[in-house]
Amino acid sequence: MAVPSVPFARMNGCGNEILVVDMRETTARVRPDAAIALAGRAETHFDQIMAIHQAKTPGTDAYVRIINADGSEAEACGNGTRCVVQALSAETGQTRFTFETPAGLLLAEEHEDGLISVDMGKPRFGWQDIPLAEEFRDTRAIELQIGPIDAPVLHSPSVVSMGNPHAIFWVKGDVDALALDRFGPILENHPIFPARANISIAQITSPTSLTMRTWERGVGLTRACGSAACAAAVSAARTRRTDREVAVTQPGGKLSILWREDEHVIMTGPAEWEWSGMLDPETGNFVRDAAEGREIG
Ligand SMILES: N[C@H](CCC[C@H](N)C(=O)O)C(=O)O
Repeated sequence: MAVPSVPFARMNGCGNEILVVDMRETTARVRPDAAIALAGRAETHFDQIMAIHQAKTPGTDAYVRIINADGSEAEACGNGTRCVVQALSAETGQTRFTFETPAGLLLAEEHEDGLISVDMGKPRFGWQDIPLAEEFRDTRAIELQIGPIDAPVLHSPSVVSMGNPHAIFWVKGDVDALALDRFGPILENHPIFPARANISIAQITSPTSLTMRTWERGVGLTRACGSAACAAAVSAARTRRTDREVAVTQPGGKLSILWREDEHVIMTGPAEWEWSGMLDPETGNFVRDAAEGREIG
């Protein structure tokens, strides 16, 4: 049996369950089978693995791969990025980071109060960018509905790419009243989304706030999703439902989202360390550290 060989930390960002895996000392990768095995155990159950690799490009601090609970890869993970920042700043004291991901560069900063901001880049609204399977000129509301044809339960979502694909359905009432566990899988895998999609329902609560829940692509229901919070805030501002700075409430906590005039989306929120250990990236075998140390390195 392979020996657990790389350090990891179990963390969360607003309740989004994250494993930060330190792959800087190895050329191996976290295998999809290892991810699925880790996701299947209660102790290590996670929404995303953030695998930190040696930087590939000068001027960047690390190369980060994002792996969903089903072993698939995601282009963005806001909550996980804050966890990576906290793990690395605890190790070195550095507070500003530039990460490279398969989807591009991410700039992040830890503030004095411990909150962390991530520049999630610019949203993309073109139907090919999201991507959608067919042309929609206006992605503020696309033709898509679920439920009885004459009385749909959810319809006309705003769609946007935050690096990864998102659909936001606007609802008038309580987001907890809808069976997202039932509609989520159908919408995630709907043929209109050739790369699947993260599915959220959002209720506007004021010109500066909204409440939402997310069914994540490759994961399922989560307690929070940073890129979905950005997607909802941007879509709310774009459809004149809110201002460009929005407080987003999810089951696991609050994020503040600012859609700057230069189009960049800045997400600010907490990250929390839970425990650490060693794992084998090939199999997912792991051991917990006996003493609860703070660093992952
Ligand atoms: N939890 C993440 C998003 C994961 C998105 C992933 N499920 C995908 O396949 O795009 C976040 O905080 O942004």
